[in-house]
Amino acid sequence: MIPLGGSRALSRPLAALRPCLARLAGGGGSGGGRRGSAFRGFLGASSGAAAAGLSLAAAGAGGLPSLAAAGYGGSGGGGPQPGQFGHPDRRVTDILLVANVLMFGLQSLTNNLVTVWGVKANALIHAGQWWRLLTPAFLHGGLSHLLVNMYSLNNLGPVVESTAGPRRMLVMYLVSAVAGTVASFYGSPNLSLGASGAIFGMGGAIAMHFYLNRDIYGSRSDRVLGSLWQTLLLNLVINGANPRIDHWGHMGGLAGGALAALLLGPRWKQTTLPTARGRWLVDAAPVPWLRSSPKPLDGGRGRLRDSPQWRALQEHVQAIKQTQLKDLLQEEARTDGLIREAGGLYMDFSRQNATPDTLKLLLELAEAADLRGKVDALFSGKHINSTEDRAVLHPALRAPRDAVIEDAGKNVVPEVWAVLDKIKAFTERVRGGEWKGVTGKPLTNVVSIGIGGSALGPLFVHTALSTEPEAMSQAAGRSLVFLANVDPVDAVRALHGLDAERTLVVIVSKTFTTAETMLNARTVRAWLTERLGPEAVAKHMVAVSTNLKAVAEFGIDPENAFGFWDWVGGRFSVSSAVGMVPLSLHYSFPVMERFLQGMRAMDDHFRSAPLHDNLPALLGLLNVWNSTFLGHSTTAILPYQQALQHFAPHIQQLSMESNGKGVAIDGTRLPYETGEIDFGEPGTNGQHSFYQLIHQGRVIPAEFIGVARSQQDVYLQGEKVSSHEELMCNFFAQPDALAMGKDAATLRAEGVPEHLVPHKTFTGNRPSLSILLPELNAFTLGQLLSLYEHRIATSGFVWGINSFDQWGVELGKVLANKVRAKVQEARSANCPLSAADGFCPSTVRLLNRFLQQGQTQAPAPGAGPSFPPGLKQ
Ligand SMILES: O=P(O)(O)OC[C@H]1O[C@H](O)[C@H](O)[C@@H](O)[C@@H]1O
Repeated sequence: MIPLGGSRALSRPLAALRPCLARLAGGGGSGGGRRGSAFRGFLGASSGAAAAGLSLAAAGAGGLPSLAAAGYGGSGGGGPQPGQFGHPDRRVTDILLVANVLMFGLQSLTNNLVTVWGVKANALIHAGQWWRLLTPAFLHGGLSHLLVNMYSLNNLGPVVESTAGPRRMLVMYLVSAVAGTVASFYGSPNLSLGASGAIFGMGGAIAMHFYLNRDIYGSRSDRVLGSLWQTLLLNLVINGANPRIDHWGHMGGLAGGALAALLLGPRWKQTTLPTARGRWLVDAAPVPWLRSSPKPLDGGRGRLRDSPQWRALQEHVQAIKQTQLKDLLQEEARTDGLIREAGGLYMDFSRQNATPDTLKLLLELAEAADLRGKVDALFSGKHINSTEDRAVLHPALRAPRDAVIEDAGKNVVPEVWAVLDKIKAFTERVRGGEWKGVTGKPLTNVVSIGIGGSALGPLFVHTALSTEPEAMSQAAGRSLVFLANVDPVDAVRALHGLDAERTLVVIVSKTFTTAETMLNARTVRAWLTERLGPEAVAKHMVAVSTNLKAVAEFGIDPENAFGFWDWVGGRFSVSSAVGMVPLSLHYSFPVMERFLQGMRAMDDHFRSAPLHDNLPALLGLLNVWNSTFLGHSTTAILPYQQALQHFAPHIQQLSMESNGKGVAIDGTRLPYETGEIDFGEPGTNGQHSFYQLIHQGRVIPAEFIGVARSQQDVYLQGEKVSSHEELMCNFFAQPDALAMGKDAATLRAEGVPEHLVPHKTFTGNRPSLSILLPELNAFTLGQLLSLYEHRIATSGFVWGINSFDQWGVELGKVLANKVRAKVQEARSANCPLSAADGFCPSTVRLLNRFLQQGQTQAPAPGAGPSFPPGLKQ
């Protein structure tokens, strides 16, 4: 709002108004009384319209995400865009824009009679002309005044409309308009007019909405509120001292809009409904009059598929299908646009079936799926593992000592470091020979018992560092083996030839109930005690678990146990005591601390780098692109580095257990496939095995991982290149072979016989990406692992699934319990199973055949364990 005056066009009608005002104010002529003089003072002032308008362009148009974009409202997930005049989701805004413009036309046509009739004039309001509390909001003092206000309304109106709905938005707008005039009425004697009080009200309503619903929006709320504060401050700085602006009107409007939003809502609460599946958002606004109906809380999954961003990518698939990598790869600018680097990791995804447009569309999809908000929710300890009501805080495992990361209001970092300090002290005592076995010998062999997440990650890291010079020297004279499978053959493999007197056993199990791990733990305990007596447990067995009670029940002193927390998923637990205890025993704590630092560096990058340059986010988005849009269900992980031999099996669990889901996070069935089938082998071994299929059979996006400097290199006299260079030549050749292919014409030109041409043709156009590390050491290994952890989380966030639970592994376990009971029953009764045992005919036959052919005998009561020959030495 601006005080009225200055405008020459208005001076005549205003002059006509003056005596009337003066009379009502109790003054005489043109100057009596406070209001009369103030009025006179403003007649000479300029309208100042341009300065008075509220410009929230950054926050309103680009910066403010709409609820629709978050999947909570509007149509189709994209939300009305401020520029889209005529869009059905911003009808009220458009009506208000038109109304203001029409009123301005009327002001001009009537030579400002309309202005005189409607302007805020305190004396006339006192005299009973109450319409003047509303009408000033539809009048303007000049064209620039109108334009600035309409620009602001065009930015903010659609945001309020998409979050609150059209009717509520209209009410809020009118309430703000009146609140602005009322404040001006009490605070300022001047005549004033303009829509900016109402528009400030829109800002207040947005701020209140995002403040009240910050649980739902997460960090998005903080961004919106921050943006609004900035705009408001900017406005105060620019216009604060400007006497031609009706600050009372602005502040009144702001407060009116905020109050209206507080009372009218929407105020979303998460809940379940008796009549529907999944979780819902219910509007609990204090004034029920305009409440919204409940909305499914799915973060936009189902609707994400119907969103313009999703549709744009679907349409884009057709465009991409017209392209060939052999052509695309000739484009220098495209190549530049599809290469990124962070922390020394170089990532080239120019061999994806993608263009910079694909990238742009994928980033828009990420925005629509609120990827940034979900990443922030992960790092800030929100319980995003909703089916288990747990935070997902594995980044806290490698956070610096002074970081603050909270779960349920409690900083978890001190606990993390308490355990790390304990690991450091313990592993140094063992490695230094201070902690001895029961026979007084130092413990130089470690057996780590665990399965799944409690084995695969540590095994991968162990192998990766076993040839790295520093780690290798730290591990001199020591051994580390992993025992995962309940297959007794695995126990023999792990224990055969080990000297029990020098062996330390680490039982690693998050739950300490996993059947395989616990049987292996009992087996190894029997193996130890048989050789060293029952007192061996105290000196030769330690545990890593979240279940310290079960650890104590097993017979391990809790002092010798290393805890972690339910906010660490098993497959994300390498950087907890799960990996840190066995690996620090083997490689020393300082080496493993560098591994944690590498992970932290990539965590920081993931959290802070813009998505456009964010390596894990880009990898995750490309997975979604390949798997969901292009329909490639498999990913090949191909490290050209033997030390990464166990990388693919670890990623297999990390990815497939996380993202192999059939329902969205709210339990609704997904309308698209998620997850990917991961497999891989180090190059060049894989080339002589399954590469045939990826070159000429199915299309399988491949991820090549290479290392510039080898951990160990050999360069023989007379060889053209070193052995590592030989390896890396293949790393560079294979992606081009997949992308470029070889056509029939080339083959014929080479003189290939016609009947072999089809067999020797390579179609090409097969996607891959290449990651190049400077070298493979503890730090870069940490970076690589964190890159993949976050890439997998990114895909899951975009797919809208819970990547952090694993209900799919339960059914088989339950059935195995039943089989176990029946096998025992049948063996002790010496009687075959039948249909009455509750199995299908196929299983009955299989089990009976197994019982008949198997030679297992239960040990006699009181007899020792029945160890196979492999465990007898
Ligand atoms: O660490 P534990 O509790 O023994 O669990 C070991 C593994 O078993 C489960 O079945 C899960 O599928 C894995 O995610 C987990 O890592």
